[in-house]
Amino acid sequence: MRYKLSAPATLHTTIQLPASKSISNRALILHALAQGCITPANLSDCDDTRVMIKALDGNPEHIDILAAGTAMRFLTAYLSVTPGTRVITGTERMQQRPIRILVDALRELGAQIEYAGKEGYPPLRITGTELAGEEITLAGNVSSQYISALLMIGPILRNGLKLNLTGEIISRPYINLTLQLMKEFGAEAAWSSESSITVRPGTYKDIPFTVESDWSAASYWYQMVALNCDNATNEKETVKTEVELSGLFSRSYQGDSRGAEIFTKLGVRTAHTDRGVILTKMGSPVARIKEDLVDIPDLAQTFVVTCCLMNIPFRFTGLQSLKIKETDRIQALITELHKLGYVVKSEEDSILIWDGERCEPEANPVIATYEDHRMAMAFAPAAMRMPSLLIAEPQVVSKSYPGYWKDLQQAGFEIEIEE
Ligand SMILES: O=C(O)C1=C[C@@H](OP(=O)(O)O)[C@@H](O)[C@H](O)C1
Ligand SMILES: C=C(OP(=O)(O)O)C(=O)O
Repeated sequence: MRYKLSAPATLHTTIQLPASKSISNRALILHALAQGCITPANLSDCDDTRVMIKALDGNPEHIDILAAGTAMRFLTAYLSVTPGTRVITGTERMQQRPIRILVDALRELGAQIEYAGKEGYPPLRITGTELAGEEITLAGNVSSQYISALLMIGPILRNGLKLNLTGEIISRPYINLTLQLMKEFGAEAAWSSESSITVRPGTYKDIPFTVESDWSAASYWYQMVALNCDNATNEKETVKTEVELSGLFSRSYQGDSRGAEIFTKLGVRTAHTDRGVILTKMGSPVARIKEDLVDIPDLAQTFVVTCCLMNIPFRFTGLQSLKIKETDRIQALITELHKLGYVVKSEEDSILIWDGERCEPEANPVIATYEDHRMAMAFAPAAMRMPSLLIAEPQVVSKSYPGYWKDLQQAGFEIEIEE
């Protein structure tokens, strides 16, 4: 199946964003470790959170987390300290996403984990046992999810846990998000140096907790505002581009809230209200842009697609984790942007560059999505500049934002289904 998209001339809408899957999945693990009775409120209804809820409910022996990286990594640590033997698996792609660094770290703490398929990758057979906390060293430059997974079980280890991280630490705001939520659930955990974290032994509290809206999902609305060529910019016009996103907070612990600051360079103003944010267009965008995205890898597709379509040459660094996400996002971006007439290049598997080079665009491009929700969501706003854009396998958005297409329709997009 594919969707043919036609964008509205002007955007003027209010969107209730989905809840953050990163916060939902942390809150569910912390709630389970607290043996809590107060279920976290406003949990995401996305696939990645549904699989987490299912895995934690009723003690299943076989757990399939589909494509959810957070669920795979967080549950691997959680099951290592939870009595019983279980097999945890996921999609074909999940079976290609590495997990050895986390498994080695847990084994060093005494965990009983076997590879049920290929060494170094899911599926895993895990027998829960009591782990003795101690000091361990692991790579911080592959996925922060390994670190978050270990941190969350830290307080229930006999002696707590000290993690020493080697290499350049990627996705650091996600580690800080974990530490913040752990503190809210009553744990004592903090950075003890630039590259080490100490977690004291203790117990988690059962607390009422409400999940915030998702700043990563917000980025596609920023993108639409940036790309919208609305002509109503003079004072006489009444309808100007304005998108209100509810449930977002300026002091969010979600690292992707930094997207708002980068979007000011692309001509989008953010006004904070007590309900969320209001996005409007402002000034002229920059002529070219350079950003290190190592803290916010999930926004790479958003910025790469936006800048090409706005004709803003770019150099985005810090993208070393993109190759092991839902797909190889470096390659996927290069291939799909080529269809639209943009020659994007990569360097050292961690940098994406566009110097303005163009190629002949395909007459009727169909954007392939590679089972990656963010390919679909980041390319859909391109319909604002490319009439009748086609997005293949649009249902992939359910991984983090099941209501995405409905929200686009609410904003005035027309969607034609082609089988
Ligand atoms: O901890 C989290 O919630 C996440 C961490 C990031 O992964 P990496 O740490 O693997 O970059 C991010 O890409 C993912 O979508 C969510
Ligand atoms: C990388 C992502 O998710 P995960 O690693 O949790 O599967 C994402 O949502 O962009």
